[in-house]
Amino acid sequence: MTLSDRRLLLVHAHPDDETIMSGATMAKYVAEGAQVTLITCTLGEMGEILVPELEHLAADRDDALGAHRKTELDAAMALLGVTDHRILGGEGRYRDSGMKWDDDGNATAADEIHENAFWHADLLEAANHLVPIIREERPQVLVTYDEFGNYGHPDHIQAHRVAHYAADLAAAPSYRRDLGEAWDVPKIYWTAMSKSALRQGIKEIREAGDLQFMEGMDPDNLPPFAIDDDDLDAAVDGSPWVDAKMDAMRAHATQIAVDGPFFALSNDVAQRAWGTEFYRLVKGTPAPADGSAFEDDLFAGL
Ligand SMILES: CC(=O)N[C@H]1[C@@H](O[C@@H]2[C@H](O)[C@H](O)[C@@H](O)[C@H](O)[C@H]2O)O[C@H](CO)[C@@H](O)[C@@H]1O
Ligand SMILES: [Zn+2]
Repeated sequence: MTLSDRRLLLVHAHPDDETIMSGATMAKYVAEGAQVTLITCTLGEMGEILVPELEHLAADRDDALGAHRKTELDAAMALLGVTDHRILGGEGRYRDSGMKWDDDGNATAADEIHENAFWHADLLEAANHLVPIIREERPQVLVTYDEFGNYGHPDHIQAHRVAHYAADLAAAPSYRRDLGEAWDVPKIYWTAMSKSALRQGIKEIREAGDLQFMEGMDPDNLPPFAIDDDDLDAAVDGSPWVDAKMDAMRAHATQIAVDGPFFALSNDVAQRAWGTEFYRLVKGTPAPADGSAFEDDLFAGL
């Protein structure tokens, strides 16, 4: 397979997730000539807003944050070189479901959820928006979240379910022939935050001193999205594109604040942004790089 034959499909929940979890990966593969397609399931209408002069856009005021975050997504993708990015079912089809934090520090469903929220989506209907894209683009690699949505956000969990359901349906030759010729995605990965990288980031945050954010997480009590290295399968070194990733994070200005190599969401918890991004292989045959426990390329072995 030549570099330009490679086709990567990513399914994310809100504008900004793609950059946080896979920004350098996307920039790397675009730069190497691969076709990169991003599907974002909602417009992030329920997000908090870090930019004071944009607070009027909030859901409980003008309810215009979704349209604004689409412009942030457009800007971020331009900075990463991603030209094919689509909203699942079209803009406004599935609304950001909102969230709240539970007592264990996990995101969970909000008490009140809009009737058009992605969390209430019919899985088959939502998957049928993705099946023709999979059959049309015929990606060798699909990236989405784990079964917990990485940290429990209902839209992330739903994106995981829709992505896997659609991949299964797209592979069935007799399923909905009107949605295109069947395509069985050879490799599927879940995005992952490396526990060791998170710990190294906290060390650097503490050494950096007076950041504009709170100090980072507790290295001895990391959140559930920190994955043991033994459970990681791929480490994609996107270091040459980390500056583009940081610029793309800045483009998501209502959601992400950036200070040097560090960033924070509206919870003000500092995190180190890395050029190397980690993944768990959940379908396909692992092909670790020579002498490494990790694949260094999501298309390895194909
Ligand atoms: C990264 C991500 O998935 N962001 C979501 C998330 O935003 C978080 C939420 O507002 C939470 O209350 C804050 O403490 C946290 O800092 C935010 O990252 O949920 C939003 C609402 O569903 C969503 O719009 C945003 O993209
Ligand atoms: Zn999200």
